Amino acid sequence: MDTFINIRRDLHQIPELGFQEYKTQSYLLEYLQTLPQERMEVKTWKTGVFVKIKGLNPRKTVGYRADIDGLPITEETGLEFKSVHEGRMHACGHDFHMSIALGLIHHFVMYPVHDNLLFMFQPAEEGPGGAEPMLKTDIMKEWKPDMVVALHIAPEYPVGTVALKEGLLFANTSELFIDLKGKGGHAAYPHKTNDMVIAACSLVTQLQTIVSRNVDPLDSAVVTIGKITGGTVQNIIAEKARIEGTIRTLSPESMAKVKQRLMSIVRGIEVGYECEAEVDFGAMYHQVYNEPVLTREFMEFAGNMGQFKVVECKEAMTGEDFGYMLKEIPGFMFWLGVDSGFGLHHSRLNPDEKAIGSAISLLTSYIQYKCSS
Ligand SMILES: CC(=O)N[C@@H](CCC[C@H](N)C(=O)O)C(=O)O
Repeated sequence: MDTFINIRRDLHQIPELGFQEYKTQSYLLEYLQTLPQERMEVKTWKTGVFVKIKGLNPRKTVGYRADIDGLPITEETGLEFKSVHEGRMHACGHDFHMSIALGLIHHFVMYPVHDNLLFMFQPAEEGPGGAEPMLKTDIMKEWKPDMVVALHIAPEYPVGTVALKEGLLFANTSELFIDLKGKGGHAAYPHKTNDMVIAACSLVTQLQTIVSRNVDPLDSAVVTIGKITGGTVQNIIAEKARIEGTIRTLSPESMAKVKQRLMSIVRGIEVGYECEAEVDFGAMYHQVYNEPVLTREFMEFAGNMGQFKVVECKEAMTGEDFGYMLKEIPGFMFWLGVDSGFGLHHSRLNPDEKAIGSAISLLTSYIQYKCSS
């Protein structure tokens, strides 16, 4: 298993943002070249890679998806194999996801099962979303799997834990970008301006009332503003400000309601601060909804293996464009325990690499079970 830890470390050093995963794609293709080629077909799409392993006597195709992009974070782990790309980090475990998928490919090209396997190395999970366009490709139409599986690392669980549930696992998401334009001017003449720093501060505060006052307390939603920019220097009243965030809900219907309320608040800001506001909802991800029968079967299978603790978890407000794959193809996603003191999207995330071997062994057994009988 050292091979796949080393692969993870190599990939960890070269994180790239969505649809810019050129070095990552080359690395994956180079590794695939080292494997026996007889049963394997490889195709690329943008910066992603499809790998089909032909079964011995195929009746169906089992799909496995790994996302491949990194985040715009400056790594602070101090690891000897830390990112060599300034301001970029694999802080969401996609380096783990890829090395686990390569571990499975390595096994199944040598020990093929009855059915076909399709591995999808998907770009741009963190944004703007690669799953939905990948599903629309001719390659996908030709090789479309009958079921699909993916995992996501979970820093809060110990190694050896898998956590999932039937039905809704991850939220619906929508990015949020709001540009405000007013009238700037001299800091000493506020009465002659419409200050967009003030408008932005007021807007951010008012947006917090959507969750506290407009969403049913028994439902759940998140409106997070992760970035505010505005103005030029300390003694000029800002003509422009920009707010960037994300919305999370537990149903597509709640998403529509949250957006409707948000638009009313924005219109109020335009009137109140005599400015113009432009709202862009960016990329949206469909919820991750685990097909109940396959999910239950996997939970029992993993539990029966003996070395895994299976936790029936609650749904999370994280988003995943794997939700689009599950909308079209039955399957499930699960959390893989990696035991890190720092969470996802943190500059010190340091997952335990023992989880790589344990995931490869779990999924090898599960795929054998699904594809050999
Ligand atoms: C697992 C995970 O952390 N996924 C991301 C997906 C981001 C979607 C999009 N860019 C957004 O921010 O809405 C997450 O932040 O949950």
